[in-house]
Amino acid sequence: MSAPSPVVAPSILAADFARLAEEARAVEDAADWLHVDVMDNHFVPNLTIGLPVVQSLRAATTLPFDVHLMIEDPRRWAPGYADAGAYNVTFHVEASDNPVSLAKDLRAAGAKAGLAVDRDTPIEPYLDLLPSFDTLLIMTIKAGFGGQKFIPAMLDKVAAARRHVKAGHLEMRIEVDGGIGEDTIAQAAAAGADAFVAGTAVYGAQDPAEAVRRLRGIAARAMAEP
Ligand SMILES: O=C(CO)[C@@H](O)[C@H](O)COP(=O)(O)O
Ligand SMILES: [Fe+2]
Repeated sequence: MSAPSPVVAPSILAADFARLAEEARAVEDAADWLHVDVMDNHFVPNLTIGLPVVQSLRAATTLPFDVHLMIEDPRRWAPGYADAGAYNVTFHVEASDNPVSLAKDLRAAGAKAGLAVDRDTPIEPYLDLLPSFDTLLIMTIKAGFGGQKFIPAMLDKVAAARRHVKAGHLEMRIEVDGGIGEDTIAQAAAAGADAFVAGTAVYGAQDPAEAVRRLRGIAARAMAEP
């Protein structure tokens, strides 16, 4: 069976927030998803955008939204993002007391459900939850800020998740987020990731669309290797 094609999701955290619509459209023809980081200054010590901005931005681009909620009390807010038309809504396992129930609600609201695992959280206790989810987001930095350095040790979690997904014949994406660029994406793909968030590497580039294409090319080659 041939390897699935990689998903590349530029993170608008690294874009110009005064021109979000334009910045989203700049990658529209090249990207698979648009990654939207929602932070509440409680779960992480940073504050970004919330539901009203996501609702407005939804009308500005055709790209599927990959919403990454770095917030406390995701049960209160996550379904609103599904109702706003997000393709995938990811919340953190560290912030949720009943992740499976929230995943069900997100799916019922028409979105894919994503589970995120931060830098200091082991993956093993949560592997059995994966059948309830469509995406697993493994942080390759500490959640909260863009522009941080990729942590190679996180790839052990990616590999463990990939083994579990393979053994269970689960249909889901394993996504990595943080410090992904031309120098790190191949390692992440080789470890078993098949969806790649990139903020600085895309919006810090002269030509963001070209940066996305290059990242996808590198990931696809690494994923195709036996
Ligand atoms: O969730 C986060 C940060 O917490 C990310 O999505 C960052 O936006 C990734 O940015 P880069 O590390 O690619 O600059
Ligand atoms: Fe993110």
